[in-house]
This record gives sequence, structure tokens and C-alpha cells, in this order.
Amino acid sequence: MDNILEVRNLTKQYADFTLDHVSFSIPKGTIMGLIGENGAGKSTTINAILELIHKDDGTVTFWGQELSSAKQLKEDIGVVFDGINFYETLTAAKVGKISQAAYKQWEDRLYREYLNRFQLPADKEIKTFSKGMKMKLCIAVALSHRPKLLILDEATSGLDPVMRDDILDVFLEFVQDEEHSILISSHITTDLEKVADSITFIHQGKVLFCKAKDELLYQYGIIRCGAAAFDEIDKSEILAYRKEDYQWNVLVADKEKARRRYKNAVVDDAAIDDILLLYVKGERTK
Ligand SMILES: Nc1ncnc2c1ncn2[C@@H]1O[C@H](COP(=O)(O)OP(=O)(O)OP(=O)(O)O)[C@@H](O)[C@H]1O
Repeated sequence: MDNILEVRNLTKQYADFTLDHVSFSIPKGTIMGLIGENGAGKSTTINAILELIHKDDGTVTFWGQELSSAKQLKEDIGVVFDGINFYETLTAAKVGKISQAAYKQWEDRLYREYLNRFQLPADKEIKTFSKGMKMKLCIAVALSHRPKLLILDEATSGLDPVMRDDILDVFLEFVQDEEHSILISSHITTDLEKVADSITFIHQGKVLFCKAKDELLYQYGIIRCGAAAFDEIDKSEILAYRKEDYQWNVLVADKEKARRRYKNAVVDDAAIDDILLLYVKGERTK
């Protein structure tokens, strides 16, 4: 499968933090969710990919080319951050005019459609918009210059569940075109459970895993048991575990195998949040 984006050994050193040889790739037509605790390095990864900060090492290629060596690639990347970067005295209509001048591939008809769909008034100053409306405007702009890759850093966090659901539909429509992909960093892992094809988990600057979402949701499980049952678990099967009061919560990669093997234990499905929590707050064996 062809990749839209390939990140290899991306490294960035700050005084108190190292983004450490981060690697992943995003195939065409797919959505990748980037997860991790606060300060894990998600924004640093995105900023280094987009060359908004200088990377110390590693390579980032879009369609096989480096961003700095082909400026026109920037047209093909739509970016939305958690915050607006337009003057707040502009109206959405003026933002459209400015964007039309800035992007060769700008499609005004599409922009108007998104303004309607997101219920954004064209003639009101942005400063009168709510946080959610500002985010929707940024998403409308990012999509209207017809990018092939959309990169969103915590861009849906200000939206209510109904609006987020609508935006997730827009993302799913976007990747219907198999030349399109999305990289989305979010703390709202239930959104990623709905739309992502794969999940990359960054923890303390390193990639802990990069896996198909279905593998996480359908194969990973959490054994809930007491101390005696915990002692009987084959430690090579444990990815992470955590003791809470008198219960042990044990993350395993094959819940069906665990259900067959440990008949006296409860083996629950694992949501992405459960997996993240156990890796971050629990003990890791691998
Ligand atoms: N310009 C900078 N100078 C020094 N340290 C920085 C700089 N930018 C980020 N950092 C540090 O890098 C680490 C990773 O930050 P980053 O913003 O990438 O995390 P994140 O995973 O996006 O977190 P969050 O979920 O809170 O947005 C943090 O410890 C942060 O303090």
C-alpha cells in the first residue's frame, strides 16, 4: 500500500524533553490517530513533520518527497491546530478571499458549502464566534484548498459531541477518496475509535506502538483478577498491569486466548483509553 506520509527516526531535543526516533507511516485512504498523555510529544511530532520547528534528526517524506525540497507540497497539506490563526476582526467571507489568493487549489464553492454545513455566518466578525465555531472555520479553510493530507492537532476538542460527530463524518467522507489521508492527534479517544484506521501511541517522546485500531479493540483485553490469579498468569503474555485496591488489571494482546486460559478471571474488552491508562500508569513488562 502506498504511503502519503512517512516519518523515520524523527528526533527533537529540548532541555527537558526528547522526541526520540519517532517512526510511523500513513497509507493512502486512511486515518491515523496520534494518542499520548499531556507532554508525550504529539504536538512536537506534528510541528517537526510540518517543519514549524527544526528537527535534530530523522526524515519526513510526503509522497516520497521532503517538504522543504518541494514548497508546492504545502498546498496538498491542510493543517488545523487547537486555536485560530486568523485576525479576529475578519469575517468568514474575508477569510475565504484571503485564502483564495493564498492557495492555487482554493475552491470557493466548496468553502461556501462548508460554511453552510457548519452553520457559520459569512458576514460576522470571527471575534463573535464561539470556540467551536472558530474550530469549524479552521476545518472549513483547511478542507477548501483541496489538500490530500489533513493534519489536526487537538482540533476537535472544543466541539460538542453532536458537532464532533458531524466533523467526524466530514473526515470519513474526505478519506473516501483513496488519495486522501488524515493524521489526527486527540485526547478524545472515543472519536478515534469511531474513525481511525490505525493508532500511534507516543509516550515520553517515544512510539510505544503503532497498530491497526481493530487489533486494539477486537484483540486486546484486560484481565481483572486477584493476587493469586495474577501469580498464575504467564508473565510473557502481559503488556502492562496495574494494581488498584485488591484488583489487578492486566493488559494482554489476545483476550480470547486469555478467556480460554484463565477461566476464573474476568477478561474485559479494552477501550483505547484503558490501554493508554494501563501503559502510562501501570507497570510495563515489554
Ligand atoms: N519550545 C519548547 N522548548 C522547550 N520545551 C518544549 C518546547 N515545546 C515543547 N516542549 C516540551 O516538549 C514536551 C512535549 O510537548 P508536546 O507539546 O509535544 O506534548 P503533547 O503530547 O502535544 O502534549 P498535550 O497533549 O499536552 O498537548 C513537553 O515536555 C514540553 O514542555
